[in-house]
Formats: sequence, C-alpha cells, structure tokens
Amino acid sequence: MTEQTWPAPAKLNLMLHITGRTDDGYHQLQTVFQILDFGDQLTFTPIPQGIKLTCNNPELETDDNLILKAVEQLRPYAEKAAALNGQASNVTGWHIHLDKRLPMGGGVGGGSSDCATTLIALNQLWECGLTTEQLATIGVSLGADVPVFIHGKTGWAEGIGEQISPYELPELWYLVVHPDCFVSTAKIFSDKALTRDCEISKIRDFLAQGGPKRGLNVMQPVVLEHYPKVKEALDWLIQFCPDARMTGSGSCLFAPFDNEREARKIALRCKWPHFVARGINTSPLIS
Ligand SMILES: C[C@](O)(CO)[C@H](O)COP(=O)(O)OP(=O)(O)OC[C@H]1O[C@@H](n2ccc(N)nc2=O)[C@H](O)[C@@H]1O
Ligand SMILES: Nc1ncnc2c1ncn2[C@@H]1O[C@H](COP(=O)(O)OP(=O)(O)OP(=O)(O)O)[C@@H](O)[C@H]1O
Repeated sequence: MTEQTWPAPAKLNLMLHITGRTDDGYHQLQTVFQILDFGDQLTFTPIPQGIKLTCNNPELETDDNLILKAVEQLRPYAEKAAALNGQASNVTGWHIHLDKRLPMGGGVGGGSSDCATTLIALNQLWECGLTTEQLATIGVSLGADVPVFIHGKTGWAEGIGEQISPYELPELWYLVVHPDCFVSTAKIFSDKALTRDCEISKIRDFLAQGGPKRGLNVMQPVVLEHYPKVKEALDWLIQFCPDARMTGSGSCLFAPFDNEREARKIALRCKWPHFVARGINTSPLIS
C-alpha cells in the first residue's frame, strides 16, 4: 500500500432552527447543510504498526483529536477483519498527517469532517467492510456534525443534525470570514437566551424564502451578544451582502454570491482570515 491523500471538506449551515430538546439535553435542529469544495486534507502513509498523528498545527497532535477517536472506534472492526483474513490481529499501521486549513471553533465543522474522513478512509484501508449507515452511527457518537460528512451530501437535516435528506441546491460561491475568535459550541447551546421553540418547517419553506441566499440561524444573536469581534465582522460583510450570516455556532460568517469573481472581489477587501469556496452537492470524499 502507498501514501494516499483524502479530503475533509467544510460545511456551512445555510439556516439553523432549534425546535426542542432531547431527553439527554441535546437540541433538536432543522438545518440545511451545504458542503464546500474547500477543507482540510489527511494523508495516510503505511507504517509497520500503530497509529501516528502529525499536523501542521502541533496543538492538534493530542489524544483528544477526533481523528484518533475515530481510529479507536474502528480498531475492533479492523482486528476482526484482519483475523478473518488470517493476519491474526496484526492490523496495518498508519501515519496520518493532518493538513489543517479550516478555522477551529468556526462552525465550519473541521474537526467533524476530519473524523468522518478518518472513518471512511480506514474502513477502506483496513477492509472493515462497514456500511455508510454503520459509519454514520459510529460518527454521531463522536459528534453531531460527523454524519453529514459521512453521507457526503448537501441537504436538509433534522434530529440532532444526523437525519439527513440530500437535496441538490444551486452551487453558489461563498466568502467565508473567520473573525479570529473561537466560539465554544457547548457554550452557545447552553445559553439561556437561545431560541429553542422554532416552528417545525420544511425545506420548501427555506426554498420559498430565498434558498441559499437567505436563512435564519437562531444561534447568531446569542453569539453576536457575547462576541463583539463577530458582530464587527458581520457588520462589515453585510455592507456588501445584506444576507450575510453565521454558520453553526460561529464564529465564521458567510456571504453567498452567484459567481466566483464577485466573491473574490469582496475577499480582497477583507481584513480577517477568510476563504472563498464553492458550494457543492456531493462531497469529494464520496465522489
Ligand atoms: C452547531 C452545529 O455545528 C450545527 O451543524 C452542530 O449542531 C454542532 O455539532 P458538533 O460540534 O458535532 O457537536 P457535538 O460535538 O456533538 O456537541 C457539542 C456540544 O453541543 C451540544 N449540542 C450539539 C448538537 C446538538 N444538536 N445539540 C446540542 O445540544 C452538546 O450538548 C455538546 O455540549
Ligand atoms: N481534527 C480536529 N480539528 C479541529 N479541531 C479538533 C479536531 N479534533 C478535536 N478538535 C477540537 O474540537 C474543537 C473545535 O472543533 P472544530 O474546529 O471542528 O469546531 P467547529 O468548526 O465549530 O465545529 P462544528 O461546526 O462541528 O461545531 C477544538 O476545541 C479542537 O481542539
């Protein structure tokens, strides 16, 4: 086996409503996930044994990295597959290098996407034979955003974000701005001021209200209240695109454009870290 590089794309939440809570305190959402053609990259290189994780950001070389949590979840299946193939429990070792390009704590799902890519890649490399559904079930135990990256489709999501119905949207261009601050997802979900009683809606309501160009994210007012840097960046972006808004629990903001040229024109004037990406209906991970 030789070295292989796998993509870990970002996502945006084009809208995000909270409709209630589950018994274990998680929130029931209705959201539109938009997969982007920009993200992290994971390179897998075979080594005699074990797993070694390196990253261009050494802070991420820890046991808490979702990549290593994904490895631990898959290892029992790999050992079983290796035993069935007559290799005792000697599974191939891999050096995984994470090229971190996505902002962290930005609401673009970087950690979740790295986790999903690891599950899909090692399921193949270790010949575990798990189905997409099985991988998504493992994934949701590691993070509510992991299943969308396993399924790899833009679309409507419910439940805690894991029940996904693919839907083909116009593949617009997005300027994504990172106001250089880290927002804790858990903190925003636990804020008293968060609206948790949105009316149940359908994707047709989202489409009727302007589709990818418009959408309400109920987490946005809470984040703007606590993080003035996010508000400052949103006020700037709104001058160029009145429908600019926040993704997930922030801190990233995005503005949709019909073409790349428009998005890049505004990007040139942006003083915060940012990237321009195209919305795509199918993740490069599964296509
Ligand atoms: C805000 C979103 O990014 C929108 O896509 C996701 O809902 C968050 O997904 P995630 O980062 O993968 O979230 P997890 O790692 O599973 O959970 C982080 C924290 O958010 C809370 N959480 C998460 C998802 C959800 N539907 N309800 C929650 O209340 C959990 O209690 C937890 O304290
Ligand atoms: N592979 C990883 N990449 C980034 N962060 C990771 C990773 N593994 C674990 N983490 C931890 O997860 C936290 C932030 O994750 P991430 O960057 O995915 O946030 P996010 O974009 O807000 O995600 P989401 O949209 O899913 O809420 C950080 O505290 C970081 O230490």
